[in-house]
Amino acid sequence: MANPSILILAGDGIGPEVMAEVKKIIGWFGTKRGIAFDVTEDLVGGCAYDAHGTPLTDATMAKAQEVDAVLLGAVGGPKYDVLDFSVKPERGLLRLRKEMDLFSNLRPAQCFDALADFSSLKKDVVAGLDIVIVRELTSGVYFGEPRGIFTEGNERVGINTQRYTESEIARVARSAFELARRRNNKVCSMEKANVMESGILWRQVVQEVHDKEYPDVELSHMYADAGAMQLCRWPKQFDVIVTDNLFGDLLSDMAAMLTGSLGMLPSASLGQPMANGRPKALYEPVHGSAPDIAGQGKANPIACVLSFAMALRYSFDLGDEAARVEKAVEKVLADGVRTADLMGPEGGKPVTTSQMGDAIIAALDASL
Ligand SMILES: NC(=O)C1=CN([C@@H]2O[C@H](COP(=O)(O)OP(=O)(O)OC[C@H]3O[C@@H](n4cnc5c(N)ncnc54)[C@H](O)[C@@H]3O)[C@@H](O)[C@H]2O)C=CC1
Ligand SMILES: CC(C)CC(=O)C(=O)O
Ligand SMILES: [Mg+2]
Repeated sequence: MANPSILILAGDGIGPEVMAEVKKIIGWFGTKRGIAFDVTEDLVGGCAYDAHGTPLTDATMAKAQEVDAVLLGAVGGPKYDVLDFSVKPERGLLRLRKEMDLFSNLRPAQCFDALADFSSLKKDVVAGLDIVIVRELTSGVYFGEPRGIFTEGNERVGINTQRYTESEIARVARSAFELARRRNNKVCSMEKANVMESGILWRQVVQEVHDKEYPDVELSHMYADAGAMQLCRWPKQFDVIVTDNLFGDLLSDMAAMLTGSLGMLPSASLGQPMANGRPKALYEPVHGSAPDIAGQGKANPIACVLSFAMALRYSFDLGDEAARVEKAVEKVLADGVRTADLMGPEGGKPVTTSQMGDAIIAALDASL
């Protein structure tokens, strides 16, 4: 039987730096666990634009559709800010998400014990935190039409459209309820039903799906602005949060800080089941290309490593191996290994991206 296939799209900025550490772990699984993957690599984002004049070629798109899982680093950077939006690096990622139909983006925010003291929130607020934000990923204001910058009279107007169909809301709601059943049976849905029609429909559909199909799950609704406040005030009141594309983007960056750093948050973007029964999937850290630290060996690779752990769990049915990677990360943090983002100004000497990867490999070795 063929090995499971992975397409690596490391992208721009710190993307290739954090992905290099995941490649070490993929190699480790081949040599130490006898679990081999067929890995191919390609370009996405600014590097694809530089090579091909587009942030994602049709050939790369086709490869992404064929593999068992895509691993992505990050896209974008100031060099590309001058480009028309149609060819911006971020557009390559949006195309992948849309054409692979990755409607359910799981963004777990877990505070490792060793980092509970480091968070900018009080220790008792974040210690033991383990929540998942389920972000709708293929619709909403990042995709709605009309969009663009137009001229009206003698001035320009920038337009984006928040648009959600009933079926788009229902399917992401189902994925949140299914996840809740595997966790603590509790979902909070966030929108702005007080000021947006799409929010009113969101609340109605989530409630309908709940009442018809998941009455056993505890469901609450919150306006997303109040939800942001509650997420900072007492995040442990939540378990699964389901929300739209834009609010999910903002709330998950915020949730990252509950865990200590944006460099800690992984994600899995899941679509419909493929022939092998596993969902079509792309795994990526929640963070971006971090141009301010790119090329300096400062990036924290843990978000990317934990995204690979999610791939082991969701795409390769290797839940025990995923837990092995997560425990290795837990161990290195408990041992005090820290990249710069996990240290305050008074902290000691941080490790480099590559040293953090090596420490995780050593912890994996120790797990055998
Ligand atoms: N999925 C993706 O590819 C995403 C791409 N972007 C793009 O990335 C570029 C930069 O965006 P920003 O707003 O600066 O967001 P960013 O997430 O790249 O960085 C925000 C801050 O967090 C820090 N940071 C991020 N990841 C880190 C890591 N692994 N280790 C240590 N520190 C880390 C950065 O140094 C920076 O100070 C933009 O072009 C943006 O569009 C932004 C978010 C997601
Ligand atoms: C397309 C990305 C640049 C948007 C983003 O920030 C994210 O998906 O987290
Ligand atoms: Mg974001």
